[in-house]
Amino acid sequence: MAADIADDWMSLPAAQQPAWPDPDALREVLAFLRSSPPLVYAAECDQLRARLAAVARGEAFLLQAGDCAETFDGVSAEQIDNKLRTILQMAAVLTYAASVPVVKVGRMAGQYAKPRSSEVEIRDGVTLPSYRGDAVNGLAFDQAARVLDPHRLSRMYHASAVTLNLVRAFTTGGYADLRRVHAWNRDFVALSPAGERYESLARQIDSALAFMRSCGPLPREIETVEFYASHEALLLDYEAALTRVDSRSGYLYDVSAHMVWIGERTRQLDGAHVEFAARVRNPIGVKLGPTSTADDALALIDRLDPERQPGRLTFITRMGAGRIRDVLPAFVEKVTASGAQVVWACDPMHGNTYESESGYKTRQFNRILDEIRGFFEVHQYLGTHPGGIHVELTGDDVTECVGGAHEIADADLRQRYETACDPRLNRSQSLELAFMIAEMYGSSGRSTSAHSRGHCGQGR
Ligand SMILES: O=C[C@H](O)[C@H](O)COP(=O)(O)O
Ligand SMILES: C=C(OP(=O)(O)O)C(=O)O
Repeated sequence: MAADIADDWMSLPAAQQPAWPDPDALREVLAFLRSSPPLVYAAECDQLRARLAAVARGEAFLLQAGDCAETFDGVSAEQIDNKLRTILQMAAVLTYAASVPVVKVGRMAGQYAKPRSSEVEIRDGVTLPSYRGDAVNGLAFDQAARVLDPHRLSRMYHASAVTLNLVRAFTTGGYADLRRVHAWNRDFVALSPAGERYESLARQIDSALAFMRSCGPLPREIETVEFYASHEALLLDYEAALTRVDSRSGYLYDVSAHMVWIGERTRQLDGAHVEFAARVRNPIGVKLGPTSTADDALALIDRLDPERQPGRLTFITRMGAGRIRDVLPAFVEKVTASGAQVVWACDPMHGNTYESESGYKTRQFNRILDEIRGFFEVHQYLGTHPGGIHVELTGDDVTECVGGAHEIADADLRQRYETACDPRLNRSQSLELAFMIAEMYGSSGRSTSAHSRGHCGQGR
C-alpha cells in the first residue's frame, strides 16, 4: 500500500519550473486542483499499461502523436477534430501494415507546458521571459502576456477536461468507425501529389475491409477506438496536485493523463521529476537524447521500473537522424541484456530541429523519415521490436516542416507558421509518414507473421 504523495521529494532539484511570482495565487490554484475530479481513471492507466506491455513484447505498435504545445485558443471542435482525425488515419494505415494493434496515445489534453533552452527571449533589443506554454504564460511578445501566472494552471485543467471530453465522444460515438477513417485516407491518396505511391496499400485495405464485411456482421471494435491522453509531466505543482490514491489498490496515480513522460531536460536521476514519476503507477515515458548513455537508461529502469513490469516504461529516443544508427544499438543491447522489457519509441522530431535561412525553427521531412528508418534498421539488426513512434503534428495545413509531397520550401514557411513552439508535421506530411512507415514495416518482414495470425486489432 503506497503512502499519500508526500511533498518530501519537492525539495529535490527540479529543472524548468516557473518562478511563480505570486505564492498566494499558486496556493489557491493548487487547492482548487487538489479538490477537483480526476481527468482519467486509474483503471484506464492500467489498461494502457497492459497495451504497452503488448508493445514491449512485440505484439503491438505505439503511435504517440499530437501537438508540440497545445494552446487554450486551440481548444476548438475543429482543431481537436482535425488532430484526432489525422492520428486515427495514421493508425489505420499502420494497423494494416503492421498487422498488430496500434496503441493510440495523443500528445493531447494536457500538453500545455514547455521546457525552454533559455530563460529569456530577445527581439529587437527587447528582453522578455521565454514563453513556457499556455499553462505558464502567454505567447504574445509583450510584457503583460509573458508574466508567469499560476491561474493558468486551472485553465490547463479545464482545457484538458474539455479536450478529453470531445476525444472520448469522438472515439466512442461512431466518428472513429474504421470504414470512415479509411474513406478519409482514400481522399488523401486521391489528392496527394504522391498518392500513386500509396494507392496499392489503400487498395489492399479496401480489400481487407470488403473481406471482413463478407464474413458477416462486423465486430463492434470497428466502430470505436481506444485513445489515451499523455503530456510531459513538466510542472510538478500541477502534476502533484492531480495525483490521487487509487481506492482499488491504494497506489498513487497522476490522474491528469493516462501516460506522462519526462523530458530530455528534466530526466536527472537525482531530480524531482524522476522521483515524482517513480511514485505514481501510470505508464511513464522518458526521452533519451544525444547526451544520454546506455547506463543512464539502466539507472532509469532501476528507479522507474524496479518491478520490471512490461508496459510501465517507454524509452522515447530522440538522437537525430545522423546519430541514431551509431548510438541506439548500445542502448537496446544493454537494456535487453538487463532483462527489462521496455517499449522503444522513436521521436524523430527533437533531434532534427534547426533554424532555416528564413529564420524559422524547422525540421526536414526527409531527416524525420531517416531517423525512423535508422530506428527500424537498428531494431531489425538486433532482432528487437521497433515499438513505436512519437511525433509532433497538427491536423491543419500549416507550413512548419520543410519537404514532403507538397515540397514545402524554406520560403513557404512564413505562409502558415502557427506553432506556439516547435515545428509540427501538417496533416498531409503526417499521413505520408504513416504510409512510409507502413512500407518500412512491409520491407522489414515484421508484418508477415502478424498478418498470418490474422490480427483484427483488439482495442482498435
Ligand atoms: O519541444 C521541446 C522544447 O520545448 C523546445 O524544443 C525548446 O525550444 P527552445 O530551444 O527554442 O527553447
Ligand atoms: C520537450 C520535448 O522534447 P524533449 O524533452 O525530447 O526535448 C517535447 O517532446 O515536447
